[in-house]
Amino acid sequence: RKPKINATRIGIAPGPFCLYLPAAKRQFATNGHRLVEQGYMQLKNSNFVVQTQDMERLVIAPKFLSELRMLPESKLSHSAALVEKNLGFYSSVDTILESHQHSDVCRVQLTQNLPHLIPAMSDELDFAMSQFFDACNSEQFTAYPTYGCVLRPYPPALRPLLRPFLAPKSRMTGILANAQKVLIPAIEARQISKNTYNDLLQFLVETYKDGQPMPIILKLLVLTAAALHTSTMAAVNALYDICARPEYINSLRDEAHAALSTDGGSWQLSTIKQLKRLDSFLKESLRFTQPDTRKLFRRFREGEANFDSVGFNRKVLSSVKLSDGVTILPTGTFINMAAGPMSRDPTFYDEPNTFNGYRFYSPDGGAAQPPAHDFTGIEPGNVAWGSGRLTCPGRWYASAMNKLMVASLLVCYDIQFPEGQSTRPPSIYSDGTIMPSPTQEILFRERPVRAF
Ligand code: HEM
Repeated sequence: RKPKINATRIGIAPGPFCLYLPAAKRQFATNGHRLVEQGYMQLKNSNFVVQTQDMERLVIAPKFLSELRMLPESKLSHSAALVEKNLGFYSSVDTILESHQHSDVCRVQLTQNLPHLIPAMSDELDFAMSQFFDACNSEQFTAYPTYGCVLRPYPPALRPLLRPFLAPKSRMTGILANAQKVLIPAIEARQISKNTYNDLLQFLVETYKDGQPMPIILKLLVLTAAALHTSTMAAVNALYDICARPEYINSLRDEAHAALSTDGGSWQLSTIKQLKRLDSFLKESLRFTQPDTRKLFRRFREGEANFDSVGFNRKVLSSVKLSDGVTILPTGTFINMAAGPMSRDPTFYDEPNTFNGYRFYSPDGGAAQPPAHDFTGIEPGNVAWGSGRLTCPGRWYASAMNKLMVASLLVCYDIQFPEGQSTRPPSIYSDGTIMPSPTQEILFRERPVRAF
């Protein structure tokens, strides 16, 4: 049964017998980000309700974040919200309800192994760049598409009926069968082998005691969904921001050269840690476009990846009374924070509508800088990585990977938008989500190889 939520509604109400539900959903589909913005501006210190495409959501006022972020999973559940949101039963995302293994291997093994992983990631990146940019030369710029994506084609009510008829590649069973074909032999080999590998599959095999391959495969797929699209979108946005603000390029490139010089020209974790300006630039870029996993797990099912104007997705599993003494969040309520509007609120950031790539950079080398000001840090107003107990456990890996990628591109290539373009392409807004343009091209020109 739908919980009764007592808060101001923004946008069309579903009305008696849900007569206006389709209209409310349509409104959110086309104008969701504006509704969230409107609710936040009008009622910043109060909660408000919006009808999204899938469910009614209570958007919580920022003043309550500190008391909600540390509540246990038994009261406010991120996993339950994701599973319900993403039809976990069909998509197998419900694997995340079994344990926190998927999260723990990121927080512990993946992060601890970063010093060993970076050189391998750098080799992989060199190989990928040589393949992808094969036509690129030092004489002239060559255009490459920055990003591509597929849109989800079927309405929710029809999905169970259509599932058996969808093209095999888009069927979960087909995807799982392919994954099994590739991964079962790899998992079995690793279970008996004495060799250890430094990768997520190995971390999952080592920490999963039961030994059955299927739960490991599902968790690896969930992690792939959580990791790839968030990081890709953050990198695409950063590249757009760099091309739109070429005045940052030399300073970011000089920083990368200086860091590489101290490490003999090869990328190590220590090299990446020196990229303080890039750290700030990536954080500012993320502030301007707030991603979150609410939709990302859908990619696991159907192929969509977006950024959202709301974040901190939780399902209330046991009713919560807020500190104002009157507001009760009933069991079953889906709650969110207004991530996008919060990130541009002058309460949290000076001149929030100005892009300041070095907003979080402290020239004294960062000694005086609070850790919250790092790319992976969580300062008030920032829910881009989530908040509290379930803050993204892959953020140190994501940070290292994106810095490696952006810095390597700047070292190896001159980059710019196509001739005549000086601003970012408009993002795409749909169903409260924000996606960087999937069609924008960027021009690349090889830079002379530098000796370190
Ligand atoms: C720029 C890149 C990324 C962004 C912006 C991002 C953002 C987020 C956000 C907002 C959440 C929800 C946290 C909450 O609501 O408190 C989350 C959860 C999660 N992220 Fe990330 N993420 C990124 C990259 C990654 C990567 C690279 C990995 C894995 C290698 C990863 C693994 C996860 C997992 C496993 C969860 C679920 C945690 C749980 O439910 O316990 N993420 N991420």
